[in-house]
Amino acid sequence: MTTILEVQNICKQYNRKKILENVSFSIASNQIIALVGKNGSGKSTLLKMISSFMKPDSGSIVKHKTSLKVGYVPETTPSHILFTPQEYLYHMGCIRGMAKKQLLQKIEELLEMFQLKEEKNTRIIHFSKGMKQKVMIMQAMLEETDLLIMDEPLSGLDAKAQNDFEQILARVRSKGLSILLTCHETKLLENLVDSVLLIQENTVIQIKEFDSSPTHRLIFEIASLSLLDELIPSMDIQQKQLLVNGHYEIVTIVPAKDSDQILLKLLQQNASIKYLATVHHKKEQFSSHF
Ligand SMILES: Nc1ncnc2c1ncn2[C@@H]1O[C@H](COP(=O)(O)OP(=O)(O)OP(=O)(O)O)[C@@H](O)[C@H]1O
Repeated sequence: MTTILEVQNICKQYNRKKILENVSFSIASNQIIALVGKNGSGKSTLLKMISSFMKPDSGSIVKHKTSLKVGYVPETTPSHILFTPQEYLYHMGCIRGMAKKQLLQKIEELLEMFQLKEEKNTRIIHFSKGMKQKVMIMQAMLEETDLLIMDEPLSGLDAKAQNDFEQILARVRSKGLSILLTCHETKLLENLVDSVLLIQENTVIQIKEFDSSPTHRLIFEIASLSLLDELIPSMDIQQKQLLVNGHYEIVTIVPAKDSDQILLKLLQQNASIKYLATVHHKKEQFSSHF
């Protein structure tokens, strides 16, 4: 994973009221990140700064490539858009100075991707909330986009629209984009999100990071901890227990791709393997948090 954007020590106040203080984190390519926190904790403020609609009082937002393109999807959709999606997107593209041919081609691509081809001539005013939201995401993706910022994209969506939205997010990520969104619905988090950032006491802490690569839980018994020195860098040791026989029982998580090599080395150190199974990351880790 490559870092595409870094938030470095950002501070922000409104009327001398401290909202964010020394906020730092990074966004990697092809990741969905959820930003959570209480009402009024500063989520929208942070999204606006990353989208360059607002400046921090201090600190910086560093883009790791100069051409990094951030698309912003607002929380509310204008309620009375008299255009069809085709007309609206064309209009938005023209405002941004896109070439006509390229714009029309992109609109076709997006209508296909968001399954709105049949409705391309229906006025947006007649759309459901979920469909309006699709159009808002499409406008943010008109130009080549690396990072999509979405403020409360699930608010007001019914269960079916939420489910459709999950599929849209997965489709957007499969095109190589990263997504930073604010949300309250843990159901969505559980299914899709790679990383969760929490705003608490004016700062941001990372409460979960999911490595999508498969891992194994491995439990083994070994005579001495010093025999593990060479293996420790490739292990996430979760528990060590001294047994009555003077040996240690170790519970660890290891990358699945390294399992065979680790097992071989453990057997060479006369370790006894007690358990090995695949870890189903997302559900397992989330259940302990939400
Ligand atoms: N332009 C502004 N001027 C003064 N205060 C503001 C301004 N914008 C936001 N605030 C205040 O800053 C705090 C953070 O607001 P923000 O909208 O970023 O929070 P949030 O976490 O997105 O909230 P919510 O979950 O309710 O949408 C709130 O107390 C809000 O009232």
